[in-house]
Amino acid sequence: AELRAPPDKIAIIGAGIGGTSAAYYLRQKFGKDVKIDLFEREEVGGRLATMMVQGQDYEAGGSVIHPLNLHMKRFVKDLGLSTVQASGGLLGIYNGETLVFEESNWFIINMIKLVWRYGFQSLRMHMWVEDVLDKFMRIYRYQSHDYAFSSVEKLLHALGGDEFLGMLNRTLLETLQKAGFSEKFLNEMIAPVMRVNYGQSTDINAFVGAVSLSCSDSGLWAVEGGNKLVCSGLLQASKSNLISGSVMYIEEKTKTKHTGNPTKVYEVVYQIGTETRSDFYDIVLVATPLNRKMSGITFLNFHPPIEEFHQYYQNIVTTLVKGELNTSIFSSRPIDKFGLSTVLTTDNSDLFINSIGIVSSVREKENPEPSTDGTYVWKMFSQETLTKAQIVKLFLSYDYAVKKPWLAYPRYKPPEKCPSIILHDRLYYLNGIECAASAMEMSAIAAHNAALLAYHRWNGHTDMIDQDGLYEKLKTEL
Ligand SMILES: Cc1cc2nc3c(=O)[nH]c(=O)nc-3n(C[C@H](O)[C@H](O)[C@H](O)COP(=O)(O)OP(=O)(O)OC[C@H]3O[C@@H](n4cnc5c(N)ncnc54)[C@H](O)[C@@H]3O)c2cc1C
Ligand SMILES: CC(C)=CCC/C(C)=C/CC/C(C)=C/CSC[C@H](N)C(=O)O
Repeated sequence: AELRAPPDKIAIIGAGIGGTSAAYYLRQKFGKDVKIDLFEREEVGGRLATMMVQGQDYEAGGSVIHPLNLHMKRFVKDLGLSTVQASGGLLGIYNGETLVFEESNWFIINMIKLVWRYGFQSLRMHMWVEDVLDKFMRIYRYQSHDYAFSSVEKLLHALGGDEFLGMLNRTLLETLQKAGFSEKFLNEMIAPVMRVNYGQSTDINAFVGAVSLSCSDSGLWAVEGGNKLVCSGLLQASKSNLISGSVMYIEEKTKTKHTGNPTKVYEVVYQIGTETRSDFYDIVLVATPLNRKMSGITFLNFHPPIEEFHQYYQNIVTTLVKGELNTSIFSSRPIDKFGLSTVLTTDNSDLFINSIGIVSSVREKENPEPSTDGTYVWKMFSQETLTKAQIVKLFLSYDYAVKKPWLAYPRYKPPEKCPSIILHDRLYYLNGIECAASAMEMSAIAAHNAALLAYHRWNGHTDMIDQDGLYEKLKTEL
């Protein structure tokens, strides 16, 4: 098909994994001449960030990546970064009174323990997740053939039809209950995984539930040096221009360009310190949740098809403590026989943490090493900021604690209606995909999709957008 002259300038708002991967894919599609400005008001990386404990950096936000997250894998390879295995170790589940499940060092013992307590439900759960992932993986094929979708719903429908899309409208609880899983298994095995990963209950939508359960697969990994290195790497590789400022307004205007023709452009008004500046762009991508507390962007002279406060984000606090855990809270066993490196919790309102686990610094290749005094660094997730009294309760002694509060991911409440990707003629929104599931890979998928969508709409390639029957159509193509 014939191509129109490429746009002069593109703006991306937000330099997290979504914004930086969008820069990378926009550069691939539109070529070397388009100027790409990437606005970031805080740090490059966004929700990928590290916190320092006694001279070592630890992941404070997005930390683990699934072995089948192909965009993240590709970025790491293309950028020449190295990977580390996400820390393993033994896991226990605490219900506020006792450990209802404890992993053993022996695979066979674990199998016997699981079958004894839950029958074959653990195996069936893995099969259910695998089935969802199988369909999910179709997106890579569609994107490698350059197909794009104009809504999150159309994208999910293309992966697995009505049934797959329907996962957004059902809770994980009702889906797994219908599939015959027992209350005991749901409370003791599934709920703790939802608490550690999304700080929520099994009332989240079934798709994000499956994404969360996929974190129990083996082979999870992270980027050596910190996951945020992917963002700075993509920014550099895409030859984009970072503007360290906060975008306040986006307004559509008509401008006479060098060709002499009046053209519709977006004026992006931003603040650097106390100074207000503005610039004009042919295409704008918003790569931050459009939520007043998280981005504060106002649209002038047009109303994007999106509610202003459409989605609440969950408060989660990451706390890192270097110290000696008070294992007697969880188990009557002597401290040197405790052996667990992660404790997840069941849904119990008396508990003030969602999870606690030993973590490796971003530089450690192998399992976490204790420091010379024998203590480890522990990571806790909680809904509220932990008080000193709560930390003292959890640790016999500690010498350092750091906390970071997040508006972490959407508060899931199916049925979910995802916000539009197309906010206006040439204005695109990436983070609507988080209403299906929030994860690094989801933002990268949204970024690739938005870059393809912007490219096809710019060139009038309507046949590459929202195609039906893609799975069947591509089955026979290499
Ligand atoms: C505690 C925690 C643990 C997590 N764990 C995992 C995990 O293990 N694995 C996983 O895959 N995912 C995990 N996630 C989710 C994952 O981190 C996010 O889904 C992903 O990082 C979102 O990336 P993003 O680029 O879409 O958004 P963000 O990272 O939020 O990026 C948006 C950027 O836009 C900037 N911005 C906002 N408004 C403006 C403005 N007006 N002007 C300029 N800049 C602006 C922000 O400062 C921010 O940097 C976790 C998240 C949290 C919080
Ligand atoms: C998108 C697909 C198919 C898979 C992504 C799976 C994945 C890695 C999801 C992450 C979910 C999430 C928000 C986890 C937060 S906590 C992570 C970890 N347990 C920690 O302790 O930091």
